[in-house]
Amino acid sequence: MMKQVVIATKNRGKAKDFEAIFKPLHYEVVTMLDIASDMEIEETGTTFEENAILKAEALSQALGKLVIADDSGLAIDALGGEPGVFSARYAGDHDDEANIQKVLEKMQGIPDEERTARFVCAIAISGPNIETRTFLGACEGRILHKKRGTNGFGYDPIFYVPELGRTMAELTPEEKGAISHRGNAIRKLTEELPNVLK
Ligand SMILES: O=P(O)(O)OP(=O)(O)OP(=O)(O)OC[C@H]1O[C@@H](n2cnc3c(O)ncnc32)[C@H](O)[C@@H]1O
Ligand SMILES: [Mg+2]
Repeated sequence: MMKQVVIATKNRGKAKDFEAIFKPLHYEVVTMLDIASDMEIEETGTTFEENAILKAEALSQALGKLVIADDSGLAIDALGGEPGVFSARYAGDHDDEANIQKVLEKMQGIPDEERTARFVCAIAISGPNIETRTFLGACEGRILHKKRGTNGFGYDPIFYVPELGRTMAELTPEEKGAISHRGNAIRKLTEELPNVLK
């Protein structure tokens, strides 16, 4: 039987990202879309870490199992770090297209060299017999003036990765995982896993 990793997310795009990262490690990814789809976890924290902990602990307590959660978002320098922890609902609904349009409108007239931004991801791990821990990952890039690419989710089509000369939405899931905020946070977690689980 394949080992499973439970992720406290209902975001299909994130679930795919996690699959690309965990498949090579021989884990099957299970999310709240598969189990606990009726469970709502309020994200009342003011930081990515706080929200990741809320999600991981709520699902872990409900299932009595080890759970990983991800709270993440886009921080744009020219917008004072917005949309930040409000990334999912920046334009009101949980609507990727509307969120992108809001960012592009707010950034009209801002020159390329001032369009720096980063994706940030806090991963929390919680379980019946461990102390909850968090791991942070980031990925630096620039906000384009219009969308490029169709892979990924969220703000990926307007997030340009200078080192690769492509947007996040022009990367395969594996390429994204190798450089993304999510991949970087997960790599920190897996390095620490022996200490987390002891
Ligand atoms: O809370 P869960 O159920 O995990 O799903 P969510 O979409 O609400 O997730 P968050 O609360 O962490 O909000 C993260 C938002 O930040 C954006 N985001 C995070 N990671 C991203 C990525 O890798 N690519 C593009 N956008 C991303 C995207 O808009 C997400 O909806
Ligand atoms: Mg959320």
